[in-house]
Amino acid sequence: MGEESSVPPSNSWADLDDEEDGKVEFKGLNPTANSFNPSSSTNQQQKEKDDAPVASLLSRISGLSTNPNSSEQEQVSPSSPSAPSAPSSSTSTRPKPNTSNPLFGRALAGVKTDRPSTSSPSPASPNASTSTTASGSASKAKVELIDNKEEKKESKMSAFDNGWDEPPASTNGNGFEDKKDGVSDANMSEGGLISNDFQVEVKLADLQADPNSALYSAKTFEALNLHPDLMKGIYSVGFKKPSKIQEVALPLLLNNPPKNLIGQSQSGTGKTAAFTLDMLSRVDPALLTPQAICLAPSRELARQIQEVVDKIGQFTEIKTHLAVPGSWSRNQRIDKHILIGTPGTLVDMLSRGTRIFDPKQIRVFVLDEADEMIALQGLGDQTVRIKKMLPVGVQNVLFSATFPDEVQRFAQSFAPEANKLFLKKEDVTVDAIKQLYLECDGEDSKYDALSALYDCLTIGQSIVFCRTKATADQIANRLTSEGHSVASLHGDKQSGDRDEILDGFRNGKTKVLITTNVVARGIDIQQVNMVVNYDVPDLGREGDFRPDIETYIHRIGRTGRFGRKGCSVIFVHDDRSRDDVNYIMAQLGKPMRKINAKNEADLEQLEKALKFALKGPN
Ligand SMILES: Nc1ncnc2c1ncn2[C@@H]1O[C@H](COP(=O)(O)OP(=O)(O)OP(=O)(O)O)[C@@H](O)[C@H]1O
Repeated sequence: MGEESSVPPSNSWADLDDEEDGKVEFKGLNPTANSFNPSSSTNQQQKEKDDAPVASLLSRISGLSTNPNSSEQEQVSPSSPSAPSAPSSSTSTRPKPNTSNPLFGRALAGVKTDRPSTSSPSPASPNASTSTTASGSASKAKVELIDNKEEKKESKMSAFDNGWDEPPASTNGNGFEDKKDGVSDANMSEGGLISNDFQVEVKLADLQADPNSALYSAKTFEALNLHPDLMKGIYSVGFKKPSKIQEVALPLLLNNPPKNLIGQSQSGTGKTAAFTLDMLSRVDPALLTPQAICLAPSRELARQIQEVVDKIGQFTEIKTHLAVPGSWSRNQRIDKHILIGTPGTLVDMLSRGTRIFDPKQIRVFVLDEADEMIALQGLGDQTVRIKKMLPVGVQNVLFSATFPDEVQRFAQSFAPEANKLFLKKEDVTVDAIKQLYLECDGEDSKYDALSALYDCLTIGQSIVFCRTKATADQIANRLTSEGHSVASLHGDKQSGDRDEILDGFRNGKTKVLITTNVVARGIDIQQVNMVVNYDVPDLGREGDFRPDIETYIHRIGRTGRFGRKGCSVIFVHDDRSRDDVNYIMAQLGKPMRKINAKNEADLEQLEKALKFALKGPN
């Protein structure tokens, strides 16, 4: 405690490199990383088409809804959580969410309907607190819940030309607003993308430190004093300036002595590059052994992270090893600097003592999708086992777009005395992702609706999320037998096939991916402009099948990446799923617009919206 305020974010190679005979001696990407001394740390006592003819769409989708009232809805105030539902006609065996549960009520009470606009960082309150908000303007959240009583109301899709039910804010024709909700041109990032319009609450571990200090914000990559070879890497991937989370997280991550960090930022805002630059700055290339471990919940995400680290580090001597099933032969010694993988494989490696690598050499331990990686059920046990084998002074770095309250608490004991960057609840989802729900008459008509939407799905690229592997396969097989081109991906596929399927989708060979939660998190494919929640994500038996808000946020976050627009559609087919969608809306404080599959105007708007999204920033 106390050291950050007096230690400037020295960082790196500039101070370290000794130029001798015109030669730069490469000792490591961060000076103090080389003098790493685990026992010196005080913070470690404890221990992620084109024009699709709407007419044909309509003809294929017609007959979808047999409910005479299905195109209608009633507006219910979010402050009426217990708005009466019609008696459930659902045949689902899942228990209904308990809307009288205090959690439900609390969430609704927490929904903000009006937030003050703050287009610049809030001023420091001298000596008062080390918690502050880093920039962003507020958006208004108005939630119209779906009413199972189905009282009549006109369809709400608008006739604005961009399909987003909002007047185009700019006349520049690029599909991105110049000004909206107080966001000024100054907030536009280069290339015309919408800037990250959200607030990050910064809580520094050092209670005396001033989070508004310039030391804790880097408006340029140059200001970070990164090694020139890393700067070359950053430029080569086309990054011009740090994103909001990078701006705030990087100075904290690179500061010395290393401090733990728990960082939350919306999907698609650049968390990967933040921890990548930290790892690349802290390993010593001369030491041929793993010095940083990055864990992710899926092989697909681990592969993607490895690609990012390799690209940004391409001008350095630093090498990476992918630690996922099939990428390592037993007893093979690892002499690469950074290990990126899934927990099972890491546990396997570490269970062989120091024969594979010496865990005591690890300086940085990164958990991407950290809330999932430390969750009590699932991967948490393995992650904790790995952490216990690492040296006391390791820098723990936890990133995710979501940190539910209970996981936040555990995260703080996992990464003690961490600097923390948290989002306000209403800022967790990306505003540029338009959230819709589609009324279907029953479980069976969901497939008909999806099939009818196929042309829309292929305007750009789409991911369809299902609850089970079996559903994903069934849908994919049916669509394929009807002549549509889709791929399915889930955990029962062979590793090699999984890699091939995702690569095919990534390079645009496949336009529609039918999948499970295996790619719900982290996967970054910028062309994805539509996400379909064929099934409402739920918490499974252990969670009483309640809607899984975090998974919903991550699923829809596969679109609308880094300022792009996107669209998500969730299928609603019975009272239960209507309740679930109401719950999601209430929790997120964000409205979802209804699409009536039988309403031509709605479908036209959806199509327009998707085409508009596809135009991208240009
Ligand atoms: N500073 C930057 N300038 C331009 N593009 C960037 C910058 N930082 C990241 N990106 C791009 O933004 C996209 C999203 O980044 P990334 O995958 O790291 O998001 P994320 O925050 O980890 O999302 P998720 O929560 O879904 O995992 C990537 O395509 C990445 O290349």
